[in-house]
Amino acid sequence: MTLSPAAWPAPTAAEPLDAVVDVPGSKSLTNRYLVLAALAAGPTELVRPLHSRDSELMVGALRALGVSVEPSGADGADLLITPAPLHGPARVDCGLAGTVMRFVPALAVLADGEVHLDGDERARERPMAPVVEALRDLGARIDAATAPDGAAVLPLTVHGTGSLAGGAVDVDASGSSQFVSALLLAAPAFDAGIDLRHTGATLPSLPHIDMTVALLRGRGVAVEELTADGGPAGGRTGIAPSRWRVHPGPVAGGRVVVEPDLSNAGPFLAAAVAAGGTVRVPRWPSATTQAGDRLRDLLARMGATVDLSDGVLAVTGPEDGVVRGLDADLHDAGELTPTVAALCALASTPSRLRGVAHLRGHETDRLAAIVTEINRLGGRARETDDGVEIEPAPLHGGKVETYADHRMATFAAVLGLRVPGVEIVDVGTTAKTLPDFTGMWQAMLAGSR
Ligand SMILES: O=C(O)C1=C[C@@H](OP(=O)(O)O)[C@@H](O)[C@H](O)C1
Ligand SMILES: C=C(OP(=O)(O)O)C(=O)O
Repeated sequence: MTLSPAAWPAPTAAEPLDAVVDVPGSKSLTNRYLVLAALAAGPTELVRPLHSRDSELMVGALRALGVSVEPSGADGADLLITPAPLHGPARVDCGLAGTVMRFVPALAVLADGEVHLDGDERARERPMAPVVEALRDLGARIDAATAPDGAAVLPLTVHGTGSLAGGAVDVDASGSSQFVSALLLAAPAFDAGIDLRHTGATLPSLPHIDMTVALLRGRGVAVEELTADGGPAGGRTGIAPSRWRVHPGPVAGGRVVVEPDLSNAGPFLAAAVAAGGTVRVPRWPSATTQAGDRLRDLLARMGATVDLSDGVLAVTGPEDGVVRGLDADLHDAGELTPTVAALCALASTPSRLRGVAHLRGHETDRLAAIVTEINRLGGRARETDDGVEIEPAPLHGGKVETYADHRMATFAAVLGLRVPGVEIVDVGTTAKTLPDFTGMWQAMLAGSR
C-alpha cells in the first residue's frame, strides 16, 4: 500500500503581519527567455531566473535539443544559455507545465530529428490541439495521441527537419493564450515567419501574449499587432489585437534580468488582506506585462490599502478586518483566480468571478476544485458557466485537496490563516513554481512577531 504524504497543517495568523517577501523570478518570463535564448544568435545570460519544476523542465527540454544551459553568476543562481543547432533524437518531459508542453513543440519542429514529448498523467488531458494543428498547417509532421473527441494531446512525436516553412495560419486560442505565445516565440526562426489569426470567440490571458510580443521585440524581432482585418492594434491604439505578424530574422542574445513572479506574490499579498497587517514585496516593476500586476487593483477593491513606492509594493489589510466581496472579470488574469477566490471565501459580501471558463483546462479543473474545496470547509460556492460565485459563510477546518495544482495549495494556505484546522494535501505541489513555499510562508508569519 502506498501512503500519501502527510497533509501540511496550514498555520493560522496569530497577529497582524509585518513582513517583507522576496519573490523568485517569473515563470512566464523565465520560460519565454529560455525559448528565445535557444533560438538566439549568441549566448544569453538570465539574471534571477525562476528555479522551480516548470523552469527546470524547460531547461531540460533545451538541453535535450542540444542547447547548453549552465549555472552562472556569483552564486550560481543565474543561467548562461549558449545556443546550438537544435537536434533530435530527444525525449522531453513536460511535467504539468503548460509553457513547456505548448512552447517546446514549436521549437522541436526546428530540430533536425525526432522529438518525443510527454508529461504527467493530467498533462495528457490538457488542451494541445490548436498548437499541433497550426504547426501541421505550417508544414510540420507531428504524430500525436488523441483524446476521446479526436483532439491531439500528449504524448506526441515531432518529426523535425531542421526548418519550417511558416506563413499564414488560423488558430482558435479560446482555450489558452499559450497556443498563440508558442507559435509567436518560435516564429522568427520559421522561413516566412508567421501571420497568426485568432479565430475563437474569446481570447484569455491577453497580457501573456503582450508579454510574448514585448520579449520578441526586446530581442530585436519585428512583430506587428493587428486587428482581424489587418488594421493596427495593441500598444497605444487601445485596440485588442487578434492577429500577429512575426517577421523572420535573428533573435538577439544578451543579458536580461527576470522580474519577480507577481502572480506568485499573490498569496503573500492576499495574506495581508486575510490576516491584517502589511506585506511588502520588493522589486515590483513600475511597468510590466505580467498579469499579476492586476492584484494591486483587485486587492484594493477587496478593502486593502495598496501602495507602490520606490519599487516596493505594500499591501495592508482592511483596518476593520473585513474583507469585501468582489465582482470581477478575470479573463485577462485567470491564473490569479484561486488566490482571489480564497479571499472571496473569507469576505463579508458575495463575490462573482467571471470570464474564466478556460480554467477547466489548467493544472486541474480549477473551477470545480475551488468550489469543492470551499464547500468542503463549510463555505458556499457554486460553479457558473464561466466562473464561480461565492457567498459569505463561516468556514471550519478540514483536509483540502490540491489536485497537483500549486495554486490550490496556496489558496488553502490563505484560508488557513483565518480558519484553524486547515490541512493541505500534497503541499509539495507548490514546487511547480515556488519550491520553498512553506519556508517562505512560515518566514512571512515569523516576520510578524
Ligand atoms: O503564457 C504563459 O506563461 C501563461 C499563460 C496563461 O495561460 P492560459 O492562457 O492558458 O490561462 C497563464 O494562465 C499561465 O499561468 C501562464
Ligand atoms: C495555468 C498555470 O500554469 P501553466 O503554465 O501550466 O498553464 C498557472 O501557473 O496558473
